[in-house]
Amino acid sequence: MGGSVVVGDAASQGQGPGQLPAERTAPGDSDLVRAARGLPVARTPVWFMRQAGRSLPEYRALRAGTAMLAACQDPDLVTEITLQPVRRHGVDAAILFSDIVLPLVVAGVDVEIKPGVGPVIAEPVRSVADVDALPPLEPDRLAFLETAVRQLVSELGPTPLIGFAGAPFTLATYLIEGGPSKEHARTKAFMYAEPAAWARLLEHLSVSAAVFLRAQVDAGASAVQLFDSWAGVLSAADYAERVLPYSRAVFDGLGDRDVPRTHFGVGTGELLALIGDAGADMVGVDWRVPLDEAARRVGPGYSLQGNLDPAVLLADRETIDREVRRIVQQGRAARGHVFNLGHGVLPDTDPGALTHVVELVHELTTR
Ligand SMILES: Cc1c2[nH]c(c1CCC(=O)O)Cc1[nH]c(c(CCC(=O)O)c1C)Cc1[nH]c(c(CCC(=O)O)c1C)Cc1[nH]c(c(CCC(=O)O)c1C)C2
Repeated sequence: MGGSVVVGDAASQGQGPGQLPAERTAPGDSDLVRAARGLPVARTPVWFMRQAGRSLPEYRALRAGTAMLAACQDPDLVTEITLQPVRRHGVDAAILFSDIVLPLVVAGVDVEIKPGVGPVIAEPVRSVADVDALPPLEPDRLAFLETAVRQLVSELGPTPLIGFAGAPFTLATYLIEGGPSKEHARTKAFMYAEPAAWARLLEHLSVSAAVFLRAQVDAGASAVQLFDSWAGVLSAADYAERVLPYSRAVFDGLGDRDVPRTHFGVGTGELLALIGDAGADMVGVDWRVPLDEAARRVGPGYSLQGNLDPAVLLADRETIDREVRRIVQQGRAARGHVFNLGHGVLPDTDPGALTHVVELVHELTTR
């Protein structure tokens, strides 16, 4: 039955529906990790991109008076905010409360996250000299991150913690544009006009992403996700030649660390055959491509994560339930399926809708 099959020996051990087999107490043997590797699971695991923050009132209360990037560097705040959605929704994984620009900030780049806007770079990268002036990320500046991850792993028990980083291309869009953008035209212009500087920039960003991921895994994260959110603006040919090698370098930088690797981007329908090729175990898919079709495009060696349209959570329960059922069904075409949204939780989302989706996915997939 595709990826969502019962653990072979669970029934013979007499466990009831909804119960995890007794021996499954290590995060490294959780349903999330197993599904990402295409191994049998007790039920389809669920988590939500941007589950921490955004729609939770307890998050807004805790964050009041603390700037986003300061919060990301406070181990106790990071721990508490990361745990909030796990407690409230019963999701099958925590994702570290951080941001893709944090490695830049820690390295000393002048970045601010403006409320309602997103990351803004004081001095955008526009030349070879700007690329060469970027400070490297020194691993010894990540002690706060290691403390947060250790605290989290001890609080989370059997629930896995997902570590993450922004992929070189998506980070490059912020550095070059100076902030969020829709078309990423300056980024593409730089990529075409300055191929040598582009290569140096993406190389620099792949090294810092790998440093950032290694710190999280070495402190105890059980899985990693590389967010190349905006890669979907590229043609397959440009992606393959000018971006993919640097994302692959990030995964390669994990060496033999034994954690499953997820690679995600938005609007990547035309890139799906390439995205897994960067060294992923699981490919994250947005809502535009049904998971059975996505399974054909990525090929047999990958699990899939996704792909409920976050906007569906703003609709009525009947619509939500219909879409969840469809995605659970289509996800069976993949060797393993982790239920998620096709992109991050929208700020207006009713937290109750998220809890409901977790319960429904578990109910539909528990054998
Ligand atoms: C809560 C939050 C975050 N980042 C930002 C916020 C809002 C700021 C606030 O609350 O003040 C600014 C913040 N940071 C960013 C944006 C997007 C801006 C844009 O549209 O370009 C915003 C508003 C940049 C960013 N940041 C991130 C991505 C990749 C995922 C995606 O595509 O959504 C990207 C592109 C990753 C990210 N960012 C964050 C997480 C936390 C863990 C989680 O619950 O998932 C993660 C995984 C946390």
